[in-house]
Amino acid sequence: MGEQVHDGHPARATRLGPPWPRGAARLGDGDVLVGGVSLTELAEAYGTPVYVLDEAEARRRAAGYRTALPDASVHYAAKAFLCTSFARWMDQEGLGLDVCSGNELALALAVGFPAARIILHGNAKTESELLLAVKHGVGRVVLDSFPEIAHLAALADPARPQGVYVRVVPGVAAGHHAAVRTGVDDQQFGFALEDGGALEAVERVLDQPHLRLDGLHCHLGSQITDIEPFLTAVGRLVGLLGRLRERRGVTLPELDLGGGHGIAYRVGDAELPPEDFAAYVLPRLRACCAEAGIPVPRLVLEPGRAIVGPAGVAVYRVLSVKVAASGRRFVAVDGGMSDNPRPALYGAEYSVQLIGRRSAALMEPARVVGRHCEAGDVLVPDASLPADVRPGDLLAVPASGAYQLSMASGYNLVARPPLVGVREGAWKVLLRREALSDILEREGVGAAG
Ligand SMILES: Cc1ncc(COP(=O)(O)O)c(C=O)c1O
Ligand SMILES: N[C@@H](CCCC[NH3+])C(=O)O
Repeated sequence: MGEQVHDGHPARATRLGPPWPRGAARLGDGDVLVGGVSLTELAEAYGTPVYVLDEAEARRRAAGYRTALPDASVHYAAKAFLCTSFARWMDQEGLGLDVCSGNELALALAVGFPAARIILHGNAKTESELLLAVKHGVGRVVLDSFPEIAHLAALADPARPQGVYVRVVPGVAAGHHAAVRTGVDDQQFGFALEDGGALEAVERVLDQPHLRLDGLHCHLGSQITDIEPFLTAVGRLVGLLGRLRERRGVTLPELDLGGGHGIAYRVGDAELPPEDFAAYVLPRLRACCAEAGIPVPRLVLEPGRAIVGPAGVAVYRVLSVKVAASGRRFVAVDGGMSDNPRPALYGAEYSVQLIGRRSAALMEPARVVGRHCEAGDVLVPDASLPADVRPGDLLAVPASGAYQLSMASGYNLVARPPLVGVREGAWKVLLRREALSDILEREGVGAAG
């Protein structure tokens, strides 16, 4: 781990609230500390763009779920971001893991993540992914199609029935963009309640002796800031549990409501904290179960963004500033849609700050754009930055921990950025920057010079 004693001006330090990680502070010289480490120093040491991950913030958020919901089973959704260190942190915090590919599963197993606490998802799992899950004793496989029920049953070990959930589409629309709303019909995930598909799937699973049906699952969508859709989903899923009890006399012990809990990307944005699940979802679950005359299943949750999103900060360097004929000021940085495709994909909104120096200039509108060869490579369309922002300046984007590095691409062969973990004034490179040799190696070609 690198270490640092920062000699800024603590007396003039200002605490930064959400969307920054807890404890982040702006020093008198304009530098920002995250996890007690200077972002400017990390940018100097590792180049830009550089992603910074505050370990304490991620652990605090994971632990927050356990405290708010001590009887629930909480599985971190690895799709939001995964590396071996992060898998270890989640294990140490007592969370399970939700994975949705063979490689996510293999990475978790490689660091000894207990297979029994892993849930495998996917609307199109390969045979080798199912086999890997069965072989290592993955706790639950979430069944997503009729052929998969028979397929997994055939692969399962007769001596050790495979735990499964059936993914149900409850007909609830929620989430920040149509592309992430999976709780409604006419998308590729799960079995609909509406046309009886979910009931049929459950019946088929119950007829498979090598599968053990542990519960129902649903995932409504992502970046949901309102608890109401979850309450509606609880009512509908408990309705199905009640019918199952009547028809087949079965009682399912678990109910997985997926993830999707929203976070703040800008000052003042709403969040959906775990305390809201304790305050509203648990009582609704109890009430619905009482009405249906069934025992209350254990609540299972799969938050991804809400754990890792606020723990990440992206730091870029300004490469050019230009005023277009339209009069708009474009501030171009050395990253863009290759490390953060969310604005281009979903119109996602972020905040951005000049760091590393103080500016007395007036704040003026600016469009922060990336370096890729398309006009849609916009990171923050309507930012406000000092009028004197210039090439060489550093810009920081908080709330960058989720669905950025995990969705990063190699567009324009721009190397994927490094990730530096910070904690209590010390830091460690968790992922190094992608090198040209990594790119050439895939072709079996050595790097020149
Ligand atoms: C099945 C499932 N579970 C959990 C998640 C995690 O979602 P989020 O990161 O929004 O909490 C997702 C992605 O939205 C998902 O598809
Ligand atoms: N990538 C999406 C979230 C997808 C969630 C996966 N089910 C986003 O950034 O909002």
